[in-house]
Amino acid sequence: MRLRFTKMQGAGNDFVVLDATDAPLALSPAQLRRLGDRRFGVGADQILVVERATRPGVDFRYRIFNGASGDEVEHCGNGARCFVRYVHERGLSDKRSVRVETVNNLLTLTLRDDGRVSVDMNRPVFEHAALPFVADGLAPRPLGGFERWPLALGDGVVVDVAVLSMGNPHAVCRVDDVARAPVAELGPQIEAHERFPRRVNAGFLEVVDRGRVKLRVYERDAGETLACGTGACAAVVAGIRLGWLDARVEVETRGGLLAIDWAGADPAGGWAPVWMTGPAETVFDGEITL
Ligand SMILES: N[C@H](CCC[C@H](N)C(=O)O)C(=O)O
Repeated sequence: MRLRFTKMQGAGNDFVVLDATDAPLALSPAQLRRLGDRRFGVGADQILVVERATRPGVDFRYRIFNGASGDEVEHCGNGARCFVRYVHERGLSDKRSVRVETVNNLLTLTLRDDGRVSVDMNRPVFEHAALPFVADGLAPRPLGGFERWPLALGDGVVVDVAVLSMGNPHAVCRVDDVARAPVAELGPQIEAHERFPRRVNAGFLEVVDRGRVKLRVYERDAGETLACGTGACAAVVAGIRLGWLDARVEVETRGGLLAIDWAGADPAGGWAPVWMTGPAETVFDGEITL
């Protein structure tokens, strides 16, 4: 199969983007892994597939596959920014704001005049079943009206994590110096911890001040990426609920800067949506034979 693709990146989180708006694309996990493979294929953290929407009032369907496993996942924030850049550059839409549906979410993606992209990432979900996270037998460590959960790792290490879903599962721990955090050692242990039956994205958060953080994320099925959009949202939401952060936070990732806004409780009830703003660039177009 000859396949045209576009390579894109958002804050260094990189993607192979495929246009399936004219005809459905049914790629096998092995073909998806080939696209994600940095030696035997194109190389990308995730593969994004653009499809026509399945319901009224929505412009496109947005499917995401982790490049290392070929498994489909629920959400990709950096990918969402690239998604709207892609549909604009390919003339699939002339709207500056598009609404896209994912397996479990509805997002609004907006091209800004300053060249960045803003995404309404929808509302965070704190119910443990949404991740899922199994807290049985754990005593939470409450802080600021939220809680952290002591996760027992190897060699007697216990890490306090805040857990929440942005459509995909996140566990966030605070560190003093993100550059020296043992992400390679602790990331895989948190990602695959038995209390996360569908595994989890592990965020390592350094609070610089109430409006600025540094973040590294060991992503589920991808390892450490240069940036994780849903991870940045999850880290800021956790930091706000734990009392460490204000409503607007600049997130420094190894691949670039993301701006996250979250008002917390929604006056109309429930939680407000999370807004993320950041870069989205096309790197090159190509063809590959799978
Ligand atoms: N590895 C993630 C999906 C990609 C998320 C990340 N690239 C983002 O920008 O949100 C997961 O398995 O949930």
